[in-house]
Amino acid sequence: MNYEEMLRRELTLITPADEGAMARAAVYQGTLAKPPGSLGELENIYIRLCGITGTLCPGYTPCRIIVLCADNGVVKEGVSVTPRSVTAAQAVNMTRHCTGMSAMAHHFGDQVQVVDVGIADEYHCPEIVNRKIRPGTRNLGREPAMTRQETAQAVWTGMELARRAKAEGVAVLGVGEMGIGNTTTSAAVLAALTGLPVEAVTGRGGGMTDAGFLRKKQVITRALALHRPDKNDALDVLSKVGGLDLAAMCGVFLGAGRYGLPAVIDGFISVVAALCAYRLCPAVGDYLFASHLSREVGYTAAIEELGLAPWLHLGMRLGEGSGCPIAFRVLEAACAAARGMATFEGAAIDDSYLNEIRGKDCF
Ligand SMILES: Cc1cc2ncn([C@H]3O[C@H](COP(=O)(O)O)[C@@H](O)[C@H]3O)c2cc1C
Ligand SMILES: O=C(O)c1cccnc1
Repeated sequence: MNYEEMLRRELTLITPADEGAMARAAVYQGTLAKPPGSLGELENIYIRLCGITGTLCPGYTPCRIIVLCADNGVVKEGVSVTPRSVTAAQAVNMTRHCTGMSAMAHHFGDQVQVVDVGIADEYHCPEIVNRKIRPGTRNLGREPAMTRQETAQAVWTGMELARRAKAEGVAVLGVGEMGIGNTTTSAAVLAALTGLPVEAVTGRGGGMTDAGFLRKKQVITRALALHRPDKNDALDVLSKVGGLDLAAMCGVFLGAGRYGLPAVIDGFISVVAALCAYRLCPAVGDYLFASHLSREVGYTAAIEELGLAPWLHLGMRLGEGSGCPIAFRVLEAACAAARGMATFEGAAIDDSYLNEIRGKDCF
């Protein structure tokens, strides 16, 4: 199968959000009994959800976090203090609701789908969905992480997971990951896509000594010089300095656009995957929602490239999809307010007093 050809065909089918539905939603927001714009970002969220779903009554449940798990060959370069085995261990733990993300998701009743797209170590856990493309990537410090075909297959796999979510009645997606070494791949991909200096986009990930941090930046710098990824070709960038987790996450975001589902971005790795999706198909930007501001250096540059701003400033830097269960509640709040509030008319409030200030800088 030529995954890239299949992928390219799907990308042509992704359309921007419905402008008409968004215009109607904005008018409706204006009729609600509140000072115009006083629900701030919640109003914009509701309007965008209407544009994605083409209705003034968008669904917000069930929510599903798709967690793409894979190992990264670059850990051989000593870019993470954490041993590779933690990828498999945490993936299993996610199915038992005892990681940061999965404990919150379980508490709130959100679905968690843990998917193996490239875990290197053995494990036994039937709850993990097996979509392994290969057991970990090659060491990008020495050779391209993946072939182009493997990369396209991983992206395709992510799109398929989004398609399945839609078919199973999921209303909102979250995109998480588990993959030791993936803050290195994410920083490399972000530097390649934006041309920003490695220094500006590389953080300490899951924790790193000063010496290890220096080595991490050197490995990324060397890999970019060695492979010369084409910044205008996100598949090239992902295949040379990315990972199976990143590529499959990118595919889930693309699938959200393709199948009309809102998709919540988590932290640093998730936002870099979203940026790859956006570069492959800018229309997908309409389907993306930021959740929290990751403390990992580089997050801000990536979210700004997407033209989004994170809602929550909680000092988090965990990954896994941990921002998603919290962000789902924000989406729900936006819908609840729009659905439940009375209009000026229904609340018996004459809104003609607003004529004096409407459209002016009075708020
Ligand atoms: C126990 C543990 C749980 C985690 N859950 C997410 N990550 C996070 O850390 C990893 C990336 O960091 P680096 O690039 O430094 O390896 C990813 O798996 C990410 O999800 C974790 C990391 C650890 C150690
Ligand atoms: O923001 C993230 O996603 C993140 C940051 C550090 C380590 N792992 C993940």
